[in-house]
Amino acid sequence: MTLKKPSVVLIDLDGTLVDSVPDLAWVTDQMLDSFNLPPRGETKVRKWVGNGVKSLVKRALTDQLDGEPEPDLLDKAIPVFMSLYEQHACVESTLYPGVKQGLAWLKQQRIRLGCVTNKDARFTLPILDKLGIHDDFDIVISGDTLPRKKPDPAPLLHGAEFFGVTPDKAMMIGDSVSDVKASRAAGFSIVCVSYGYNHGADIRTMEPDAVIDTFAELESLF
Ligand SMILES: O=C(O)COP(=O)(O)O
Ligand SMILES: [Mg+2]
Repeated sequence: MTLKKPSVVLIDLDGTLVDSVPDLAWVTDQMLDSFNLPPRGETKVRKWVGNGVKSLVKRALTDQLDGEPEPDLLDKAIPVFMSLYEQHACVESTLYPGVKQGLAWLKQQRIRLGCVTNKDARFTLPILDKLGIHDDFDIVISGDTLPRKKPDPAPLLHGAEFFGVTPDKAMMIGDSVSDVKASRAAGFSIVCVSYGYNHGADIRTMEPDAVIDTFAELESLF
């Protein structure tokens, strides 16, 4: 399948650029342990990532995707998670295979790049730095940059405005239903990676414009 070449590409972080689950699962289980709750492990955490820290902590405390913990417990657990994750945001996290190559190719095509994640800036920036890809992005829009996160289109529209392009010239690359919904609502095209998190469901069911198995495949898309 070929797509119209965009002027701007905004790229999701967790499950798209970075396999962040090993660190998120470690932090989640340490946080649970401090409240005498049992560990949930990587397989469950992999299904719970993608809607920001508050959602992940709620899911971990209740052991359910749409669980609502006691408000008091949640209020105590969030700062514990934050402080653990601040110290342990990028110990085992890695770039997915092909990411470096794909970013280099996009830049060679003179496409401007931004990163759009639901992760708070205090975690996003050190991870991008440590993995050596911060300088590839002209703008980083984190989960707390604006009042609303993905699936709201606001972060994507903010990115398009920053680059001075209309949404029809912009593309998002992501891994989850939130990325597809935000892109559709913003009028961006959307390419998804097949290997990401997406709460354990196949992203093809959301009918993105294209699905790639690695960033190296971007070269054959447009
Ligand atoms: O859930 C998060 O904290 C971030 O997830 P995202 O990078 O896939 O938007
Ligand atoms: Mg993601």
